[in-house]
Amino acid sequence: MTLQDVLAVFLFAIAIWCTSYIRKQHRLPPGPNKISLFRTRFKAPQVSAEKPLWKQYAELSKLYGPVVYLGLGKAPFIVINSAKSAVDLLNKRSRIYSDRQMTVMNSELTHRGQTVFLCSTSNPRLVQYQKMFREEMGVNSVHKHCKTQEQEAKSFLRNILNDSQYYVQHLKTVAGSIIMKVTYGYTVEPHNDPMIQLVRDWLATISLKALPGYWLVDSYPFLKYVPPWFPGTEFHQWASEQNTLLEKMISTPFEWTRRQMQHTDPTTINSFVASRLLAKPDGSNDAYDDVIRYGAAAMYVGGVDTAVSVLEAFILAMVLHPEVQRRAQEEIDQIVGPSRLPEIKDRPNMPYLNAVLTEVMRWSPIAPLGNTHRLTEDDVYDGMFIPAGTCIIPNIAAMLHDENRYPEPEKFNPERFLASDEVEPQDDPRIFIYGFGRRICPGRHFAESSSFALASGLLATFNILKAVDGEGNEITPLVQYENSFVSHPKTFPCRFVPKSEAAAQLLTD
Ligand code: HEM
Repeated sequence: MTLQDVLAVFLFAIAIWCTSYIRKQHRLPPGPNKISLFRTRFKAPQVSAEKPLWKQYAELSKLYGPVVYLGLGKAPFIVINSAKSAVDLLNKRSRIYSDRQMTVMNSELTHRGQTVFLCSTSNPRLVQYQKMFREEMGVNSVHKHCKTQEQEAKSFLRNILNDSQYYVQHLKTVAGSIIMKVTYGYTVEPHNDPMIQLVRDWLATISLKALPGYWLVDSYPFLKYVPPWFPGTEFHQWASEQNTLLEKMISTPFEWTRRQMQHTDPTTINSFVASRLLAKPDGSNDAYDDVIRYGAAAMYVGGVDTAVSVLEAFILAMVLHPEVQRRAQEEIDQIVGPSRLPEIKDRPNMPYLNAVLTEVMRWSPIAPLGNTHRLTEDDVYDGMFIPAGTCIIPNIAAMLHDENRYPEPEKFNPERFLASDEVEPQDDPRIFIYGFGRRICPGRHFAESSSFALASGLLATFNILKAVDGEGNEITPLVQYENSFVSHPKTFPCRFVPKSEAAAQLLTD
């Protein structure tokens, strides 16, 4: 044995000793001994139908503090319920808190691990995705999409004018149209669009079965070698369906754009996929196309449901708070005047409408539990030991309803974000709404301008009112949400009445 070998063994022993010393000195974060809240079939927390999961997690915080440990099997989970802890860990220590949980199902049996949302920090592709998104939707480039967002918003308003009963359907159509146009240059068909259907088919499979740890094979990896014909191996079938649907969703619109580029002057096709393909370096291989294909699909998956959720919550807030609606309409009338629709460039001149949209996203959290992060190295925080491999669930909704930060959190009150002589505005919730650290939502600037285009257009042209029943009584909607990953208010009826002849005329021009 050389001196170098001895030194290596010595350093290794010291490293082991240090780790076990740290473990002994610091305890794991506090948490319930037995998890009765969740059906722990394997190790992932499950969604309870009765109460939103974020509220259940927030209640745990009253007992255990802001960082709660859930000993749910081999991969421990912690839930972070306070903004301070989320910023301390997920933002300030982002280098080690930004991975995703790599399960056998995601990384070996399906290609889900290649999608942007589940891509590991150790996969070099993540950096390529992030660069691509920065170039396409970063703060300096996002304005190139404004025209598309405004045009599609106008079609949406026309649909509302013609048939407002199905406003949720119109919201889904416009959210899909904006993203498909920007991403692929593709114009969505008003009904039963085949490309949209492909995404819906795939999204329909994102149920509990997609949660890390749902399948036994995630806990016992050797099961992956059991042949598919063997009883009890439904996971093989699920994996194969996933791969088929994912491949169709990712490739079909991508190939459509590629075909368009062969038939048209490619430089006139103004879309994310076309511009990436045009910029393709000579000699690059299929891996380059793959980054574009998966990146493009992530724009749809990340951008459509969230946009629908914001607008549904906005409409609900307007129905419930006519005085807020009136004030925002007055601001729009003053800045824009009667002869045109609002444009995204008007946004900085409309502080009240901006405060309304900010409050919508605080009051009705869009992605209540964000996306789960994973810690890659042992860490100590506030005297607590957090082992490498821990999965971290940021309870964004709890942060947005923290009464110390946002007094009377259930109250819809845009004033909280407006400065006055007496009071400072409350914290901008965008520091948590879009997630954290290296994994912060790359579509956030795009989302802001889409929401503004749709919301300002609605208020410029319509009064959004309570529905009335057969006897002429107004129906006041309840503030209730579907219990899903992207949160949606439960569908409620309402009326969209054109503000004036002139306002309706703006939509027919
Ligand atoms: C109001 C609208 C939106 C909200 C509230 C929202 C929220 C979020 C949140 C909470 C995350 C998880 C971040 C984390 O892991 O910490 C996320 C990730 C992501 N979002 Fe958004 N998002 C919105 C709109 C969009 C749009 C319009 C796009 C694309 C056009 C988009 C694309 C993505 C992508 C690709 C990721 C994955 C990032 C990664 O894992 O590295 N999102 N978003």
